[in-house]
Amino acid sequence: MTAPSPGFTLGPNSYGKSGVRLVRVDRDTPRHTIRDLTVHTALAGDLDATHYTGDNTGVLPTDTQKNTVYAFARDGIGTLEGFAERLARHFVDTAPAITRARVRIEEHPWTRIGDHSFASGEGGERRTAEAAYDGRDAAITAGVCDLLLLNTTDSEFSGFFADEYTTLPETDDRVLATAVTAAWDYASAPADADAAFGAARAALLDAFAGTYSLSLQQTLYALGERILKAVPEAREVRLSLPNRHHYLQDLGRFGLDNPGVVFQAGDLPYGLIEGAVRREAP
Ligand SMILES: O=c1[nH]c(=O)c2[nH]c(=O)[nH]c2[nH]1
Repeated sequence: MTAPSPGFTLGPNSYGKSGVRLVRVDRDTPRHTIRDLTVHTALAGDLDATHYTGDNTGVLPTDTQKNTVYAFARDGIGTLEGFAERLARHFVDTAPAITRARVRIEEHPWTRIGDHSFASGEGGERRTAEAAYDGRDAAITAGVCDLLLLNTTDSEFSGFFADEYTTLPETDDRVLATAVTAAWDYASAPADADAAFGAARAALLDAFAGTYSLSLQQTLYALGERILKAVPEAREVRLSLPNRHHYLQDLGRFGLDNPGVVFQAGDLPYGLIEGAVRREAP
């Protein structure tokens, strides 16, 4: 199908339902469990017609995509990665015009406070998973977002390039805080996705706590490398680390010293350190 006007053409496109909020209660025993997910779907394929002429023959409505998420949850969710993959495969394998599907999920944590009672861990860390399926291969990514970490010491930042606009003092002891977003691609599916996730998360925490940091960039590399070492199936880790600056307050104005005790937690702007760590081909 050609574009209505010569000289123009449709570029890359996808469509889906973002922010499908799904809560599933398992009430098979008196001790209930809940899963609280936000699911995002994105489909692509032979969709020129709807863009050029509004012929929707190939369009699986985003409303149907949302309904499918709820219907698939009826029989259980299982691992986040598995749920994302089941949905992605379904969209491509059943809708004739759809050739690629990407399903991204975040899980919102709840802490048990009783057999059927839970307290929200909202506002902090979420586990994430993504499946991208093209009718042949399913690429699976696992991760975390907004995992808040802080070291009160063992962090320096000095020796940086300075020009006429540089005012930042060098420091040999600072608070290092960040909200980790990390995603790792699997070259092959781990036998137990939950165990692999647990190993990756533990390695990440261990690396953050155990690395004497000369820059957040160095910490980023250490986190990525430790995840790859802990999870043999992981091929690449992408990390996004906002530098949650903590500014030492000058208490001299009040006749007080401040030996690294009182800080202002910074907001905006913040440094954003991003990068990927890859396993090299043997
Ligand atoms: O770890 C850091 N990396 C930087 O690139 C940077 N830049 C900055 O102002 N503070 C920091 N800290």
